[in-house]
Amino acid sequence: MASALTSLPQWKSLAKHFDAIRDVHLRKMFADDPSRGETLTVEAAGLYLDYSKNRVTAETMGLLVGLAEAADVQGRIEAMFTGEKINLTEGRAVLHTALRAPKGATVMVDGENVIPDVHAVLDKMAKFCDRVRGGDWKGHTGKRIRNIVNVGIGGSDLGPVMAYEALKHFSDRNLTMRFVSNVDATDFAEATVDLDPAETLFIVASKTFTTIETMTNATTARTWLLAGLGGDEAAIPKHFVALSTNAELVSAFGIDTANMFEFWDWVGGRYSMESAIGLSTMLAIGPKHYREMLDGFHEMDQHFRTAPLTENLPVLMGMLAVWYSNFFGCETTAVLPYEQYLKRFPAYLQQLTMESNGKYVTTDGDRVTYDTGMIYWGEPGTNGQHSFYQLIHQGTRLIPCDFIAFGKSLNPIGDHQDILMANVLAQSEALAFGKTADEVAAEGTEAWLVPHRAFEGNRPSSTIFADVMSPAILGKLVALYEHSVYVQSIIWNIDAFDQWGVELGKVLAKNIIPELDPKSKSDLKHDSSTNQLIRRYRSMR
Ligand SMILES: O=P(O)(O)OC[C@H]1O[C@](O)(CO)[C@@H](O)[C@@H]1O
Repeated sequence: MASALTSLPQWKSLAKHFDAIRDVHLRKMFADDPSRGETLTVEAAGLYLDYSKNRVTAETMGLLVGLAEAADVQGRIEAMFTGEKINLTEGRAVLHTALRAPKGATVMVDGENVIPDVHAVLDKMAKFCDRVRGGDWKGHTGKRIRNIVNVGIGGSDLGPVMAYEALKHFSDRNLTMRFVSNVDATDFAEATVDLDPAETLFIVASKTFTTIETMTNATTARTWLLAGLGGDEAAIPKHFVALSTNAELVSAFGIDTANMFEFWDWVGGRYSMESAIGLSTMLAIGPKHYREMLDGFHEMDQHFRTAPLTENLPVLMGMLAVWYSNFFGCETTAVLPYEQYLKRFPAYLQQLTMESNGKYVTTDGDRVTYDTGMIYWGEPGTNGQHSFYQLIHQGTRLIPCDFIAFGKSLNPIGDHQDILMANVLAQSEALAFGKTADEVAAEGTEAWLVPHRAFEGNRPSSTIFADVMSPAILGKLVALYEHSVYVQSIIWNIDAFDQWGVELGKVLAKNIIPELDPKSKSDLKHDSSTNQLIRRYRSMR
C-alpha cells in the first residue's frame, strides 16, 4: 500500500527530478552554474551554511521546500513551540525550546505558563554554582569541592560530556569534571581513582531516576563516599545533588529534595542538555556563559520559527537529509567537526538523531514504506582523514558529509588554524570534484595505476562555518541539529520524541540478572543460544 507521503504530488515530482539528476556530476553542476558556490548558501544566527557541494540544483531545493510545505512543516514547527502534545505516543508536549526562552516569554502547557518555573530552576542552579565555584559550598569535612562527578547515561550524560568538552576553554580549571555513565564498574573506578571523597560532589542525573545504570553507579558512589568519609550518613546531602523530574524517587534514594534541580516531562532526555541536566556544564563554565549558551539556542529557535523555509537552516538541512535518505538511498551521514573542542559532538548527535528518527512506524501506527533516520557518525578532522575518509572518497557507498569549521581558533598557535582550514576546504573540494583518470595519467602515472589513483568525486557535503567556538555558537549548533531532526520526522510522519525501541532490552536484562547467579535453580527458558551463553557466563564468573 502506498503511503500518504509517497503519494504526494510533491514526492512524485521529486522522484521524477531525481531520475533526471541522479547521475549529474557536481563538476557539471558547477560548470553549468558557476555562481552556485555563492547562491546555494544561507547565513543565519551567526552560522553560514554552504550547501552548494550537494547533489542538488536550485530546482531540487525548490521541490524539497515544496514537499516541506505539503507536509505542513511550518504548522508543525508552530505546534512544537506552542506546546501541542506532538510526542503522541507519550502524550507529551515537546518544549526544549522553552528552556532557553528569555524571562519575559510565555509558553503555556496545560493552561500554565512554564517560563517562570524554567527561570526559577535556572536561578537556583546559578546560586548553587556560585557557591560551589566560590568555595562556599563545603563538603562534610569542611573542605571545598574540587571534583564534580556527573552520574547519568544517554541524554543525562552525552549532552553534559559534549558541552563540557566543547566549552572547556571557558571552564574553571580548578574544578575536575568527570562523567560516569556505563554500568561497567570500570567507568566508575577510573573516574574516581584519583579523587578525594572529601572534595567530591556527585551529580546524579536521571530524568526518570529509574535507569539501572545510573542507579547502580549512584549507589556505588554513595558507598565509595561513605567509605572515604568514615561512614557518616550526614555527609550525603553535602556531596550529592540530583537532576530529575522524579522528586519521590530522588528522596527515596536519600538525596534531600532541596538539593534537587527539577525539569519536566516535556523535556526529552536527548533534548535536555540545557535543562537542569546542564548543571555540570554550568558548574564548569559559570552561569554567565551558560546564559550565553541558552541565548545562542534561542537565536536559532527564533530563526527556525520565523525564517521562510527557503532560507531556514534547519529546514534546508533536514530536507537534504530526506533527499539523501529517500532518493539516493544513503544510509549514513558523517559529521566532521574541524574543531577539537567538538570532539564529542558526533557521539552526542548519534543519540539525538538516531534515538529520535530510528522509527519504522508512522504516527498513525502503520509500517513506513520508505527509509527513515540515517546513521550519524563522525570524528573530528583532521584525525578522520587518516582513518576512514578513504572509504568516503573511494568506497562504493555514498556518504553525505557535514563539515563544521571555524574562522578562528581559541588556541591560536603558529599556523595550525590555516593548516586545519586548508584541510577542511581540500576535503570537500576533493570529495566533490575528485580527479579524473585523464588528470592522473597526465601526471605520468603508469596506466595500470591510474584507476587506483583516480577519484570519481561527486561525493556530497555541506560546510558550516562559524566565527569562533563559544557558548552561544554551541547552543546554535545543537539547536540547528535538533530542529533538522524534527523536520525530517515531520516529513516521515514519525514521532521523533519517543524511544520505545530501547525498552525491550531493558526488560530482558532485568529478567536475566537473577539467572546469572551460578546457584540459581530457575529453569532457563530462553532460546538455546541465550541459555547456553548464560550457562557459560555462570561458569566463567
Ligand atoms: O535520564 P534517564 O531517565 O536516566 O534516562 C537516560 C536515557 O535513557 C533513555 O531513556 C533510553 O534508554 C534515553 O532516552 C535517556 O536519555
